[in-house]
Amino acid sequence: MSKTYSFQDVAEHNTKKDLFVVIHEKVYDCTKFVDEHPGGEEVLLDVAGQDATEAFEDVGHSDEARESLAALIVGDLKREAGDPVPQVTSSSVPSIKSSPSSSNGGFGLYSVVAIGGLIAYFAYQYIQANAEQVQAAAA
Ligand code: HEM
Repeated sequence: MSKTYSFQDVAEHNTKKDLFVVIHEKVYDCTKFVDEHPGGEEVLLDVAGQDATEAFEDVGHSDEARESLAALIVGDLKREAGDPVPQVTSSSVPSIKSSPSSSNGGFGLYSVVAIGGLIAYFAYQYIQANAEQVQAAAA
């Protein structure tokens, strides 16, 4: 029977010489693997003693990488209330950004043109008035 770890148990194994991670509710001992990891030791140290599901999935590991997980498994995670929960879907699924409706976009464009036109008109008036003053002074 495989051992069951609480999140607290896993959190204690958070150094390079004793490195556990949680991926999909399973606990893996990566202590011996950390030096062999093709993605480098730094990324594993970043998630040492934590839930690495999101980080693991974000990389898009190959089937081969998933198979090598089997050799590292030490038990199951027993989640308790208050434990952090991985949010795998949030980062792998791009968020749908609402695009401005065509009427809004159109209105925005018209206002820019209208305001630009007004500014140009007043600037022209101002320059004309100045030019008249200069002429009047010169006369
Ligand atoms: C603990 C179990 C893990 C195993 C067994 C594992 C295994 C592997 C393997 C075999 C590769 C080579 C490429 C592939 O086959 O996909 C790889 C690459 C990589 N891994 Fe992991 N990995 C693990 C965890 C992690 C975690 C938690 C992260 C991120 C925090 C990570 C980040 C990376 C990165 C950045 C690469 C390099 C990808 C590239 O250069 O294209 N790995 N890993």
